[in-house]
Amino acid sequence: MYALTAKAMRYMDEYTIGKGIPSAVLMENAAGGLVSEIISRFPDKDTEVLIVVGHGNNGADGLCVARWLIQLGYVVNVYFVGDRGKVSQAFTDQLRILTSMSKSFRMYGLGSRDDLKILQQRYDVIVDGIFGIGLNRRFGANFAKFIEYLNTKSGFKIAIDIPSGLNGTTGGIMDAVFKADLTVTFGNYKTGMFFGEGRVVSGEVKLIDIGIIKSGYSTIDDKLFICDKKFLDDTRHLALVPREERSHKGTFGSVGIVVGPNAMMGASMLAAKAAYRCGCGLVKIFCPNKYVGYFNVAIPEAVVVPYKNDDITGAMTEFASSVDVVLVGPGLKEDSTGRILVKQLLAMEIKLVIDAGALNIIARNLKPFRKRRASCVITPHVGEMAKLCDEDIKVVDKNKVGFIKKFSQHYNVSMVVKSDVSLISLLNGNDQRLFLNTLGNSGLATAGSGDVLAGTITSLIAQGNSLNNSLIYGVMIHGNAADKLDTGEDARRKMMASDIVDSLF
Ligand SMILES: NC(=O)C1=CN([C@@H]2O[C@H](COP(=O)(O)OP(=O)(O)OC[C@H]3O[C@@H](n4cnc5c(N)ncnc54)[C@H](O)[C@@H]3O)[C@@H](O)[C@H]2O)[C@@H](O)CC1
Ligand SMILES: Nc1ncnc2c1ncn2[C@@H]1O[C@H](COP(=O)(O)OP(=O)(O)O)[C@@H](O)[C@H]1O
Ligand SMILES: [K+]
Repeated sequence: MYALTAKAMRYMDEYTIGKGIPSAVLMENAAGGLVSEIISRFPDKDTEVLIVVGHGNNGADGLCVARWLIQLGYVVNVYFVGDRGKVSQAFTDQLRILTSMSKSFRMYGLGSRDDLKILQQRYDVIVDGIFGIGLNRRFGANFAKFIEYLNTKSGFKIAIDIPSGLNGTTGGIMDAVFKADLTVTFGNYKTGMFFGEGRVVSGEVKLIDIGIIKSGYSTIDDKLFICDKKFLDDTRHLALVPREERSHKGTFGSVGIVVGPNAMMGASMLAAKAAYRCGCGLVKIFCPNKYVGYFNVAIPEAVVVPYKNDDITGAMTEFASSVDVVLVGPGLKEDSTGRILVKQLLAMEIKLVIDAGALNIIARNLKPFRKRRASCVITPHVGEMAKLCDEDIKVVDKNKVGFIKKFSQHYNVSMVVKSDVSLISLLNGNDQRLFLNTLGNSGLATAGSGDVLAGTITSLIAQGNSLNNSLIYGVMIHGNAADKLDTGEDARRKMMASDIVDSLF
C-alpha cells in the first residue's frame, strides 16, 4: 500500500478507467466505503448529516454518498459551494441519479438566502466534499471563510478523500483547511496527509480499496510504500533471520561502537543497550582510556576496549576488524580525532552504520564518503540531512522525498531521514525503493531516541540481516517500541530513550 502524490493518484485513476473500469464504478466503491464508516459510527437512522459539495468529482463523491444515505433512511442535507458553470460530468451524472431516485431531494446553496438556515442547523455529521486531489491553486477568501465556518460547527467531521484545502502532495494549506476527525481516502494514501499540516488536519485516516488496478504502479517513481504495524507484523518473520535455539553468543554477531575522545557518552551507552536488547551476542565499545570505568558501570554486559591518543588509527583498525559491524556517530564531537576516526572507518572494508556527529563530519567533506570502501547505511535527521545536502533545513523539510531520493542515488547509500514520519530509501543495484514509516509517536521526540535507533539497526546487521532489511525493520521496530508504550498523551509525555530501549521486542 502506497502514499502517492495527487498527480500520481490522478494517473492511477485514469489508468484504471483506461483498463475498462468506469469512473462511476470507482465512485460507487468510494461512496460505499465512506457510507460503511458512517453506519458503523452512527447506526441510528435519525443521525442528521450535512454534505457540502464542490463542483468537481470530490463533490460528485459527496452526491453519491448522499444517495446511499438517503436510501438507508438517514436525514441528509446537501449544500453546494462550487461554481455552477464548471460542474464536472460525474457531478452532473450523480445529481441526475440522485434526483431521479429521490423525488423530494433538493440541493441547497444555489442562491436562495433561505438556504443559509439549512447550513446553520445543527448536524451530527458534516461531510466535506468541496475539494479533493483536484485542488491546484489557492481558492481565496470566500472559500476560506466558508471552510472556517464549517470548522466552527459542532458535529463529527468527515473529509472525502482529503480535507478540502490540504495540498494532497505537500501537506501545505491553501488559504484554509477543513479540520477532519476522520478522512476516508480512496485507492491510496496521499503524501500530503503525512507532511506539513497533513497529519493534524486529516484526523483518523481510513483507506478504502476502490478497485484501482495495481499494474499501473510500476511506472510511478515517487510512490512511498507505507510501513505500518500490519506490514511489520506480516513480514518481520520473513525479513529477519530467525533466532536459533542451538546457539551461543557468537551465533548472534558482534557490534562495535566507536566513541570519540570528547564524546557525549550517554549516546553510545543508549546505543549499546539497544543493540543488546535487539539480540546481538556481543557489544564492544572502543573508547578513550579515561571513559573505561563509566562504561563498565553503565553497561556491564559490554566489552570495553580502551585506546590512548597516541595510536588511535592502529588500535581502531584492529578493533573494527574484530566485530561484525561498526556504529559511529552517536555522541561523536566534530573535532580532529573525530574526523580521523570517521575517515579511517570509511576507508575500511567493513559494515558501518553512520549517525549523528559522524554525519556532520562527513557533510564538511563528502569526498571520502563518496569513495568509501565501507558498505554502510546512514541515519540523518532532517537537520543532519540539510547539512549533508548543503541546503537550508526548511527547504529540505519541505521536499524530503526529493532530497532523500537524490542523495541516496548519488552516494549509492541506503538511508533513513528521521522525523515524525521518517522516509527510507533502499537501494538494490540500480533499483531504488522509497518507504514512509508511520510507526512511532511523539514520545520519541526526546533526546537519545535516535541513538536507540542506531543501536537497533546495528544489532540487526550484526545478526546477519542485510543492511537494507536492518535499516527498514530497525526503523519500524523502534517506532513500534514507542507505540507499545503509548497508552495516552501522558505516556507519550513521560517517555524517555531508556524506556524505548526496554520496550524493544
Ligand atoms: N477520477 C475518478 O474516477 C475518481 C475520482 N474521485 C474523486 O475525485 C476527486 C478529484 O476530483 P476532481 O479532479 O474533479 O477535482 P476536485 O473535486 O478535487 O476539485 C474540484 C474542482 O475545483 C477546481 N479547482 C481546483 N482548485 C480550485 C481553486 N483554488 N478554486 C476553485 N476551484 C478550484 C478543479 O478544477 C476541480 O474541477 C478525488 O479527490 C476523489 O474524491 C473518486 O471518486 C475516485 C474516482
Ligand atoms: N513526533 C515524532 N513522532 C514519531 N517519531 C518521532 C517523533 N519525533 C522524533 N521521532 C523519532 O525519534 C528519533 C529521533 O532521532 P534523533 O533526532 O536523532 O534524536 P537524538 O539525536 O536525540 O537521539 C527518530 O527515529 C525520529 O524518527
Ligand atoms: K474533501
